[in-house]
Amino acid sequence: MISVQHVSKTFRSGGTVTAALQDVSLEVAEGEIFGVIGQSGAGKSTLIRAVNLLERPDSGTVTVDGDELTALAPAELRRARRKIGMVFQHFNLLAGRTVRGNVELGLEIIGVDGEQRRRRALEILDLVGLDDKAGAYPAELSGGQKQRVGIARALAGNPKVLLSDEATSALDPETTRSILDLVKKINTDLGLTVLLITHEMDVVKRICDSAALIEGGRIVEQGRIVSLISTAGSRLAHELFPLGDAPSLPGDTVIDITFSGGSADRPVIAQLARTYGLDVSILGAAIETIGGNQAGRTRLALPGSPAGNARPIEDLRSQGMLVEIVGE
Ligand SMILES: Nc1ncnc2c1ncn2[C@@H]1O[C@H](COP(=O)(O)OP(=O)(O)OP(=O)(O)O)[C@@H](O)[C@H]1O
Repeated sequence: MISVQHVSKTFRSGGTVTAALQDVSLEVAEGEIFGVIGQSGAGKSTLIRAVNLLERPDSGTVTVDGDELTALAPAELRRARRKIGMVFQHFNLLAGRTVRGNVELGLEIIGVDGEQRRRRALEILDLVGLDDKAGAYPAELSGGQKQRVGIARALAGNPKVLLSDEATSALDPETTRSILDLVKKINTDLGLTVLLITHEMDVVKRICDSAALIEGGRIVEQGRIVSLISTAGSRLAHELFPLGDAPSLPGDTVIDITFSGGSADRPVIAQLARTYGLDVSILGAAIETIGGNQAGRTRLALPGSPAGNARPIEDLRSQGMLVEIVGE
């Protein structure tokens, strides 16, 4: 649904040259929620703004729902952009317009008639749980309610794609969860494809099907979360299940076992201890529900060297678990 291919963008201001995006490629499948995570200055905003050409790349192509935006003339680009809704960190609502007026804005610009606009705005406000606030002004709303208006405004024109630029960064944790749940509901109910940027792993954990890690303007890793979890050395997987640095335990083998799907429910550690007569110590564990499934990472110390523990480690791997030796 969204294809970004070899996109680069360099800013020049004063004597400073910043390569904000360097040969970035991303594929977002129809109907998925794709999260781009990175630290401040990594290039997230530039990337999401490049997807609807608010920021035109210096090179590379951006295709959304079959339209290669980077190849379109201005009038065609305006039409193609109607398939893309966007929500912003600071909501960007017009203070002088009511909630309904804000939601109707995009429809007004493209010439939808008054009654139709009103009906559509009320329908969408109902969807985001704000039907009782249609006549209120932004100043009378909480942050979470303002973001619901932002989402309603983005959805009013029936887009196929929703871009979310740090939509929950200005909200407290509980409101963040409710907004993320709303984004998930919209994704499920309307089949909307969502591309979001965030600096918070919790956002990725809660709603994303796929994720990419961006650093210094480059994508260093991307994929479906379920695949990343079982990829040895995946940095995203490590950040999803943080266990910290592995301790050095002379005489022991320290392993991280990543569980996902069915293996999360099996008494793996007890079995290991029983089958091999091992005195297993649990050093840490991080368990999450990702995409509705339990997944996680457990750090264990097994007595003896890695060579001496080859059989139990192989046994775990043959059961479909990812086992990484992280210390000895
Ligand atoms: N209009 C601009 N002019 C000059 N430099 C810019 C411009 N926009 C972004 N940059 C620079 O490009 C780099 C990437 O910025 P960007 O805003 O995309 O990062 P980000 O990951 O979204 O960061 P944050 O999370 O802090 O918003 C930064 O070094 C930034 O200073």
